Amino acid sequence: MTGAATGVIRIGTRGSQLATTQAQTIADALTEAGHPAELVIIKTAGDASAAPVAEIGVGVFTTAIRVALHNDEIDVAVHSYKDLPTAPEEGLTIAAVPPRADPRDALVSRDSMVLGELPPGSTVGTSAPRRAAQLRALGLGLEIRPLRGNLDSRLGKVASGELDAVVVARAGLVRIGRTDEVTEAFDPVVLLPAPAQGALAVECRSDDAELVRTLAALDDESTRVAIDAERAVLAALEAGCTAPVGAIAEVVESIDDDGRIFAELSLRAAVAAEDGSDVIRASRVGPLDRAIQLGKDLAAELLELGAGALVGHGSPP
Ligand SMILES: NCc1[nH]cc(CCC(=O)O)c1CC(=O)O
Repeated sequence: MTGAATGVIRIGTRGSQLATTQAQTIADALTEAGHPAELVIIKTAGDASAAPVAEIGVGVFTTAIRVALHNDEIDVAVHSYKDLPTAPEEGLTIAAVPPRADPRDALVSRDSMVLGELPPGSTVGTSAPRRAAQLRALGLGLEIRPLRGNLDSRLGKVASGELDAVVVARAGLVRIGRTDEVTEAFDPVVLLPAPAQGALAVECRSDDAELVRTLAALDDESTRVAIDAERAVLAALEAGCTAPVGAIAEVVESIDDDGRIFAELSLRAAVAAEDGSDVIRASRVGPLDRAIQLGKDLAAELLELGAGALVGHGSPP
């Protein structure tokens, strides 16, 4: 199943500090469980280009890693789950979804100003259409500027004074040990995170049955059902990871008519017009074993409310 002669599990990852840190946590967990593992760095199209992700396309961070997995150059791929296209990849299985980190978006600003303290005209860097659209919709008169590159260079634009603030995934800052630079973590009511933000996907070849079983030990059921629901919204809207779609699901405790406590899945989603002129929101709660259906139902509700026009389907008849 593994690195042929040596028996060491080869884990493929991008070379950024964020990606290697994430992959190393999986390598450590496997090694600790008696399955020695090592990292193999793979260069992806997303690393080679500084163009906005919306221009270079879906899968820029993940395609090259999946090719290496298909070609048996690596045994396991560790992806930021939100970077994966929603379509399943034939021959590959997401064998584990480890416990999720904080899914919220975070503001890093000069002089530690929170969003509401940034004066109109302040420049805020983000390239995610979802973040740009939701920030514009707040009507604060902020100037949204494009932003790409690794986390370090993004944060550097605030430190150098080039931008007043940037918005990035809080989980990324936590993973690279720079949580203390977060000025504000956005409540999802203000800024709904990307589907699967803060979660990892641990993938291997479907026919590698022994490895599928080994990796399953790293799976977190609550995270998996939440991600299933969030990504079902995205898939049903036929929108990709660069679409102005936010979604977050959480396992919550509810009480039935007999006073019995049980777990349910709470799902919220939003679709925003890129210019911030409109945000359509909806939410619902449902059983854990119907996570994907919950996401589909919520997407149907969003489409009924007019979301199609905002994700580029044109207006309904
Ligand atoms: N699109 C790039 C990307 N993919 C995953 C993360 C952060 C970690 C995560 O969300 O799991 C980031 C950076 C960011 O959005 O700021």
